[in-house]
Amino acid sequence: MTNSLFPQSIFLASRSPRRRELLSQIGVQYELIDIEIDESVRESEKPIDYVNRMAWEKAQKGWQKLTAEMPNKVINKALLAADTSVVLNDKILGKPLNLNQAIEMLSQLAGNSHQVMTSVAIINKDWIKQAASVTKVHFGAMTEKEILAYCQSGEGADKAGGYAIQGIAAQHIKAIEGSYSGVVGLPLFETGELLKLHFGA
Ligand SMILES: Cc1cn([C@H]2C[C@H](O)[C@@H](COP(=O)(O)OP(=O)(O)OP(=O)(O)O)O2)c(=O)[nH]c1=O
Repeated sequence: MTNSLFPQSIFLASRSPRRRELLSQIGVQYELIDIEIDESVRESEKPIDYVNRMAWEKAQKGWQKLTAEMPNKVINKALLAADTSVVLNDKILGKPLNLNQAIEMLSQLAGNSHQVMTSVAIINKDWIKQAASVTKVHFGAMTEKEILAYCQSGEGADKAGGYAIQGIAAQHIKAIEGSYSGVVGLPLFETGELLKLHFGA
């Protein structure tokens, strides 16, 4: 379904299949652009500053690539990028690199509350703007058996914090306060607001 508020396609600088699905959900047509950035956290950088910087850098890098490769095509276009971090007690939990890390992460999240921060940035020829969404996620208590079973499913392997609310992990999530789409990787309210600014809708 297309959204008449957003009549032209945008560029999406993301390898995340979740972000593609979420953008399609609100009827935005997109073309993909592949970029690579250094995702290391700076010393004493706050999690919210980190996600904002990452989304900003992804957007800028994507725009640089577009303008270098196809200068005529970008005139009236916008490019969107986003970044998601799972934050427990002010500490960023990245993507688990192996089963042990996944178990360690989920053991910290189980029976606890944490935040999911997602920043979305949109850039066009005139401006770059961004918005962040912070959602509190409450996990129910989990037995060792449940933690192992979940981690062995492999579902959380490429996800911040090692879980996917849109998947099996939902079984262990008691409540959230904030944006569901933000937890999955693209807060659709904030995204819509930024897209309206670009399209003058
Ligand atoms: C917490 C959580 C994260 N995630 C995903 C969203 C993001 O894809 C990923 C966080 O990693 P990101 O580094 O934000 O994104 P990415 O590397 O997957 O994609 P790209 O940078 O190319 O846009 O975790 C879920 O799918 N479900 C969840 O419940």
